[in-house]
Amino acid sequence: MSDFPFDAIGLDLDGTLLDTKADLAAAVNHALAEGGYRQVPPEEVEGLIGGGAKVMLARAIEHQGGSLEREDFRPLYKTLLRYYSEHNAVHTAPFPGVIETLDALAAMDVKLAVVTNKFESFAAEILDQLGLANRFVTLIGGDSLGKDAEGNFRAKPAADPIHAAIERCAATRLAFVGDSTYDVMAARAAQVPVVAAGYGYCDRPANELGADAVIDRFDALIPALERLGSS
Ligand SMILES: O=C(O)COP(=O)(O)O
Ligand SMILES: [Mg+2]
Repeated sequence: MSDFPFDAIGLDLDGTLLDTKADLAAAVNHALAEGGYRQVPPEEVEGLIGGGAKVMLARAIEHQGGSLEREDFRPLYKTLLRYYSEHNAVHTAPFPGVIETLDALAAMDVKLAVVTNKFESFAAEILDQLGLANRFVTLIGGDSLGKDAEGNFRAKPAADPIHAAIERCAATRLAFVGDSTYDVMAARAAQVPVVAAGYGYCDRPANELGADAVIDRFDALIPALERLGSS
């Protein structure tokens, strides 16, 4: 029996497990071009990721003072989704240290759950294309749990997807790792320890996200969780 302090880990996808920035940038720029908007360089797209594709496009348009009228926005959003569905694993790859660390966690019988704000179908397809899908007990996407009474997806920053991960992993002690404010808020709302992926697409400096620990490479995750579990 391993003395690792957690029996399950919830993992964010974009900016934590996978470097998806280049493919997301291509998709958002494809939609921006159709709407006559300025292209956004990949370094800037980083700051738009974390709330799902719709939020990413809305932020890109807002940053250039564009209109968010529903009738203008909708076709561009559809263009983005169509483009991304066809080009979602062109440049996308795991961050350094991800495969080795997932192997080490699996060897300790730690259950792994992906909790992303991406649509479940996109996330599933990317994991499948990269040969990673079978490493996870479950995948909870931004649309997996349906909508709340106000019509918002039950996605991060809400606690719901973390609660679902705990349930689906039958976890007694789950920790979460993610790269954005939404990840930390969701983990806090679900009252689970949270590690910030400082190498990811953090929407503010990683040490200001409010996480319990910050890692600058994914392979620092296991020692960080060991320290957290013993504190
Ligand atoms: O695609 C996004 O904006 C968010 O995805 P993530 O929750 O996996 O970071
Ligand atoms: Mg992320």
